[in-house]
Order: sequence, then structure tokens, then C-alpha cells
Amino acid sequence: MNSIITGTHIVKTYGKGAEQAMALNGVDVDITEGEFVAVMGPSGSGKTTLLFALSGMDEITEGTVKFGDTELAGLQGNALADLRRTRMGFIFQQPTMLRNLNLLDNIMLPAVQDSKRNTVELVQKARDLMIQTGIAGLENRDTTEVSGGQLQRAGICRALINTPEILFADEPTGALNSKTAEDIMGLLVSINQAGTAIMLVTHDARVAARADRVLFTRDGNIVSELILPKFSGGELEARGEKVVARMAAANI
Ligand SMILES: Nc1ncnc2c1ncn2[C@@H]1O[C@H](COP(=O)(O)OP(=O)(O)OP(=O)(O)O)[C@@H](O)[C@H]1O
Repeated sequence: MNSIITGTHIVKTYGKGAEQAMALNGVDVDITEGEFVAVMGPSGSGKTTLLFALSGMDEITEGTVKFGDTELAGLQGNALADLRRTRMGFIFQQPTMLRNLNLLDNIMLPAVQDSKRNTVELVQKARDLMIQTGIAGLENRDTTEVSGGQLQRAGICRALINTPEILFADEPTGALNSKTAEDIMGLLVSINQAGTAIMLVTHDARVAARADRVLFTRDGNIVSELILPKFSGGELEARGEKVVARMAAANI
């Protein structure tokens, strides 16, 4: 399998002088096409910083990040933003939706600026995604008129509107009750099974247990990784126990 993202010796510091924080301390990481990678680690260990570095959301201090053969730091003008918008998808704990647009328009937003795209096809794609994620019928709702789980489903639709090659998810189930979180994870697994790579940051071993590989961070380094067989829906408890055991072994 080809690499989709390759990070080499990534260093990220915040601030200057005595205030300086070393968030990533020379991290090497590689994500292959279609892979599902989870990242776990204590608070402040660099998980979100790693997600921001690999997705080009934030500049790194040292090292390189490549998307396929393209080095992100070498992209000029709007090229990085365009690459992120068209080939990557993002899901956060709290989806940030525009309050003056309904759900359907919010979902289509990352695609409407492509003048080449046919609006009828785009609306159809958004509606198909809403069916796939179980929120058909809510197209005209205001973002304040839906539940947290429905809003997160809409966030997933928006992240998928441009058919990204990789989905970056930062604590996507962190604000949801456990039943809704399970449903959202089922959705992410099916998206991954359809071929989209996922990099997911989580504090929850049961969430990470769906991944093909779990990276464990501590003090800005990846200190351990656990490789799991592709998740097919069963043995979640046993997989979660493996993740927890590895966390303990890695002193996390
Ligand atoms: N914008 C910032 N300015 C200064 N320091 C920051 C900034 N963002 C993160 N840091 C610091 O970088 C380190 C790594 O933070 P990061 O958010 O990546 O950790 P995390 O593992 O995602 O934590 P959490 O689980 O709490 O979200 C921490 O010490 C944090 O305080």
C-alpha cells in the first residue's frame, strides 16, 4: 500500500524562550492509503498538535510532512488550503457550522466554491450522505434545531462532501452519549471500509479499538504502537482490553 501521509522528524514548539513548549519532539509517522490510525495519550502529550501537523492545519517547526509525494510546506498561495479542502476531511468534537445556513447548505459548503461542480449533482451527493449517515429529512433544519449526534452526523457529511482520501477526526465522540458515540463510530468504520483513511484522536480505548493501528503519545513522542487486525464488527471488548493493556505497558 502507498503512503498517504508521511511525517518525518516533526518538531513543533509553541512560544519562545522560557515560555517555550515542545509539543512534538521529532516524530516520525506514516499513514497508508485506507488505513485507520487512532492516537491516544495523556492530555498535553501532543495528539492534537500531531493531527494539525499532518493535515497542514498548522506549520511545523522542523521536519517534513508529505501528502503522497507533495511536501505541504512547499505549497504556495491557496494550494495548501485547496488540498486540505478537496482531499482531506475534518471532524471535531463540536462541529462548527454556520448558523445562518441550514444543514444541507452547511454540508455543501466545502464544495460550493468549486465552480466546475454541478449544483444538482452536489445537492444529490449531500442528500445521499445524509441518507447514509441517518439524517435524511433534516435538510432544512437550522443547526440549532438538531441533537448533538445529528449535528455530528452533519459534520461527517460535510467532511465527506469532496470525497476525501483521509478523514482527520479529533475526539469526534467526546461530546456525545455512549449510545450515540457507538453509532458515530459505526459510521466511521463503514466510511473506512469504503476506502477512506482515518486518523482519529481519542481518550477512549473503546473508540481506538476500531482502528488498524493505535499510536500512543507521551511528552511529544510516539512511544508505542499497537497493530490490530482490520475491525469487522466483532470482538470490540477484547480489542479494547488490548488497547488498555498497551496503554498501561507504555505508562500512559
Ligand atoms: N496554541 C498553543 N500555544 C501554546 N502551547 C500550546 C498550544 N497548543 C498546544 N500547546 C501545548 O502543546 C502541548 C501539546 O498539546 P496538544 O493539544 O497537542 O495535546 P493533546 O495530547 O491533544 O491534549 P488533550 O488530550 O488535552 O487535547 C501541551 O503542552 C500544550 O499545552
